Amino acid sequence: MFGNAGSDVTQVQTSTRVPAEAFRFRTPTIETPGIFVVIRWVYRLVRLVVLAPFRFPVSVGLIVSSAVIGHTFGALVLAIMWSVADLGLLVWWRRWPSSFRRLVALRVLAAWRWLANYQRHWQPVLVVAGLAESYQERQYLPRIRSVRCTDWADRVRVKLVPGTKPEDFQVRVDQLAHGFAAPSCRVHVNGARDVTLEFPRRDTLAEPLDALPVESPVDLRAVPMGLCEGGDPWTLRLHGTHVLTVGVTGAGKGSVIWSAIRALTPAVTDGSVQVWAIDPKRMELSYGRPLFAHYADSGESAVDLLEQAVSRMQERATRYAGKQRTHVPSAADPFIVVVVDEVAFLTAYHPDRDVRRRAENAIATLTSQGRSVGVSVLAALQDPRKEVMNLRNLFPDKIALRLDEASQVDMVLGEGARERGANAHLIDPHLPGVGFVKLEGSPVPVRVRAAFVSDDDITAMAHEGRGD
Ligand SMILES: Nc1ncnc2c1ncn2[C@@H]1O[C@H](COP(=O)(O)OP(=O)(O)OP(=O)(O)O)[C@@H](O)[C@H]1O
Repeated sequence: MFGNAGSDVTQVQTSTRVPAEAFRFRTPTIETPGIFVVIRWVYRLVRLVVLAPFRFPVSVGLIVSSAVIGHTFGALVLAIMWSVADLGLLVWWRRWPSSFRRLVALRVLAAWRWLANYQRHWQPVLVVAGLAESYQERQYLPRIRSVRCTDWADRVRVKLVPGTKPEDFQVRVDQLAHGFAAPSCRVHVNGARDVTLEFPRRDTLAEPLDALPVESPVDLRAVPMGLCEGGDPWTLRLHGTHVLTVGVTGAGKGSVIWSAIRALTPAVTDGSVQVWAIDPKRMELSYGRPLFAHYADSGESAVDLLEQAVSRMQERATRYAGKQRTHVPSAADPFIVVVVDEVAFLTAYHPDRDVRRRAENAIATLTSQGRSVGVSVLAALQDPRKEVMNLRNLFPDKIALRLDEASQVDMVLGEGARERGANAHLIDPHLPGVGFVKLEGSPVPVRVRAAFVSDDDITAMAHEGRGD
């Protein structure tokens, strides 16, 4: 049984000395006496029971009152009371669905999501993602303060472990999104040691948006463009800034440009705004030609247009010098928006070096000096790399539609944008017009969708802009 003459296995006598065997030091294991384990469990149970009425007042109230009624009046009375309550909820849901949703459905959903998703997976996800801290062999986890549900997302408010920072979460949004089975995750900082993790449950931007109604008078600091993921309108500032929209071919740059032009139509009609358009592809902007004060579709004419805008800008600057510090749009001094579709055609792809140089100089002059005298540039670009467009930093506001590579996200939206959840390289190709922007006052990029302005809409706008 033990010996096997034919076997290849070498049997080593236990008494044989193993040469050069290394010493191994093991940390001594001291087993916790069972009584301490039991005490800890009892303590946890008591704490849960004592804190439950404060943490879940409605649920605890319902359970306790049901038990009291059932015990005092019997099961039949309890069943009748519950049926009446259910009927009341049904009537509430049918008659006042939005208040029912806000006050009942979303709260119940939040409790369920807290229990079934976040509380259940919190420790493993955070430990594996590297968000648990260890100190003197104890593990410290950030704590869930609350879970709230909106129509489209779960908002998990978290108390950070002292000594950690919100960026620790921001750089792990991918792990958190996958860990809690959400399509994405964004981190909002509320205050000291207080962050909110936003996990979308569905894509509110999945359906295309029709062209938005045109508002008059036009607010040049908040031009309606489309919708933010959270349901708020997406507005874009045009006066006093320059905007660069970047996206691969078919990403929907046209819808961004046309949504902006559409919103300007009443001001174009009354003469307080002029749109100067450069359309190298001759497909995108030519449809709305009557709306434009100037239009160019070749390299030379585009450069002439840009240099004319520079002269107009400089003339204004000379006139304003010492008298006026800001521009107020009027028919005499209209706000000029220079729209450039595929700006790289002028700055990188045009075969004539002189055209490229002049275009680059003119765009650099307009973007660096035009803000305060009422000249803005709204440009579209496919490839954001420096070799193609080294002027992108002169555009204070940028929009990242679908991009080719992850590395391009930070090129467009600034360092750290991708870490904060702006996954523009992962935008579904079937969602043109979807992109990420940074709104004023917040470093967290917001997912948006531009409204789609159809050819018919453009024709109608062109009639209106011409005053037909
Ligand atoms: N906001 C939008 N909503 C729905 N569909 C859109 C939207 N924007 C664009 N599309 C659709 O996607 C197609 C491509 O859009 P668009 O031409 O604007 O892309 P682009 O980024 O300008 O591409 P290119 O650089 O090749 O011109 C359009 O023909 C249109 O059908």
